Amino acid sequence: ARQEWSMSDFEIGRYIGEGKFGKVYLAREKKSGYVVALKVTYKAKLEKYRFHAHLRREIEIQRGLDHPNVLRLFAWFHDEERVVLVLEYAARGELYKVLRAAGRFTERTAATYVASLAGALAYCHKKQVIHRDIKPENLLLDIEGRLKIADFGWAARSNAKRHTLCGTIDYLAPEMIEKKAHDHAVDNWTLGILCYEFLYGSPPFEADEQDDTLRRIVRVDLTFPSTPSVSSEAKDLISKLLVKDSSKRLSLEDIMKHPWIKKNAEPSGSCIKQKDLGRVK
Ligand SMILES: CC[C@@H](NC(=O)c1cc2[nH]nc(NC(=O)c3ccc(N4CCN(C)CC4)cc3)c2s1)c1ccccc1
Repeated sequence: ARQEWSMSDFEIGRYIGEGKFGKVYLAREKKSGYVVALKVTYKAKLEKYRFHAHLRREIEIQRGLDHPNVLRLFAWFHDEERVVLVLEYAARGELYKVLRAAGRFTERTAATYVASLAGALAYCHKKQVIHRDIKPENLLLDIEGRLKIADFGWAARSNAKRHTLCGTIDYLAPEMIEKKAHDHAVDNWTLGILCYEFLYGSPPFEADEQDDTLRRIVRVDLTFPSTPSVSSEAKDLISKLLVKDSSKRLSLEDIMKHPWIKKNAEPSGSCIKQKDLGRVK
């Protein structure tokens, strides 16, 4: 039977992050000593924002997923005032902070993360799940520097319709902006955006005004700066993902077979140098 967990089963550690509807704490399960991340959402907040369905969907979607590049949801529980998700702990934190600190990634690191994402998304799509909100803020790194997709709050079963454009618009596919029915190919588009951002340090359609970004997206106004110098294979992959007609985007399987990925991606999914392994501040 499902073990009934409660807060008293855990030693609560430091606060490690937060999103719109919850805070994440480092915690250790007392009996096993297992370190986890507890994502705590206050019910009062759920009431206020009519958020139950959203959280319920996050739980049932993430609970059914088991993939090395998808952050595990081990369990969940609630008490009078909170709903708590017991999540896998990703000890190297948010990928976007590592990207900002590094400025941009090497082709080896970028290809490794794109391959990990393609593998995770292929797995999700096979389970009829579209994440729909893949962006650096939702990507975490575990102790070995392996990528983990987190926060399935906006995930949905395939061919769902979500019409609220929320958060950063840089990653939105044209069909999302034009409010057409969207399928899992939106995640393929986003993979193209992320690959570009990993290599150049910022997303391809960035502009000062939101309207300009939206215009550049729907026009697929893609340009490759001359610096930093990026291989033509990488540009080839990006150009085959940032395609307006979603049916013409490279499939996740074809991404995994692309020459740039074959040549550069680390099979282990980890790119950190051995010397860094022991050092997690
Ligand atoms: C992705 C957003 C989502 N987050 C989760 O679900 C999250 C689940 C989960 N598991 N492990 C995490 N780890 C961290 O957040 C973390 C952050 C910084 C760290 N370091 C700082 C830099 N230092 C050099 C290394 C250690 C280490 C771990 C997170 S976040 C979310 C959504 C809604 C509300 C709250 C959180």
